[in-house]
Amino acid sequence: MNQEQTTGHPHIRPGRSPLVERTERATVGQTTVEDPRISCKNVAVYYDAKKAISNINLDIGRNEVIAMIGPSGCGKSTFLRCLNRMNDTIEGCTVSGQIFMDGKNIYDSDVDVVPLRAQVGMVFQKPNPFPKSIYDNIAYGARIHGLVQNRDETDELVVGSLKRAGLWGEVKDRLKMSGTSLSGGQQQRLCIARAIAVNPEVILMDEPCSSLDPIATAIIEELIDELKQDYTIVIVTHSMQQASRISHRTAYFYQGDLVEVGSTDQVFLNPLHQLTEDYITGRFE
Ligand SMILES: Nc1ncnc2c1ncn2[C@@H]1O[C@H](COP(=O)(O)OP(=O)(O)OP(=O)(O)O)[C@@H](O)[C@H]1O
Repeated sequence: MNQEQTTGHPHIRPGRSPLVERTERATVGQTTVEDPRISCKNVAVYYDAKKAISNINLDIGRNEVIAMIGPSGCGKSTFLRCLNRMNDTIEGCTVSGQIFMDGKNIYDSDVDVVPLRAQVGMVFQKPNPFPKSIYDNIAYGARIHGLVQNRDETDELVVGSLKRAGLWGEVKDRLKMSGTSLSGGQQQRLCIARAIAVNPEVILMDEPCSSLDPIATAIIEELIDELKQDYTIVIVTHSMQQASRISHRTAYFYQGDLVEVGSTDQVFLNPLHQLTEDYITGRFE
């Protein structure tokens, strides 16, 4: 008996009941959540005439850690950059659809991207501290956003953000040293502290551990576990082990489609879609 006969759909594994009527490559699984922090409706991105992602419908919950996985070039980073309009900075890039945060479409023409990018902070693959002191790496954004009025308030914010990012103990005696003098793992925590300092609601992380050793990676993963109490975290990772260690839900992208999303346990242990199973069992890259 072939799969089509047992499931009515060529890509749904036999014995799994599809949750909705699907056409090929429509997303399967749990795309909606109650009271979402972010709600994406029909999001598509083109680089000039080339489609990078399309038809992405996905809710992201409050205090949720959601992992984006999938083979290279499938559109994970492109999707991530939609969430704080970083794609706006790429020439030739066009985004369509709607992304609601707390009921407001962030693509509405009256949205100011400067506060949006503080509200939705981003941590990149390669740590990118400013070539400034450790102190100023944190203080800079807070001053620009008018979050601190005087030196005492700035000191308090710098100390609090470094503590929150688990870096205070290691840098408290060298706040005047350049952020770039820290180790890679420390630099990445400095970048997380910098994002936290401007009061985000959401933190986007694009492969934040890919340049780090296993010990620095474990420290960042512990940090993510603590930060989820206060923030929504969307993380792109190439490591399925990392996704399964840290995330509540996992979204699997393939060739620009969001193929499947569900609880991380379900996606890894009981994938609904054949393409997801092929990926997590290593049948293709
Ligand atoms: N700035 C850009 N200009 C043109 N095309 C781009 C740009 N950025 C990404 N793309 C294309 O969009 C598609 C999705 O790329 P994206 O970087 O989002 O994938 P990804 O899943 O994050 O890949 P990786 O895991 O390798 O980082 C790819 O075909 C890529 O070549």
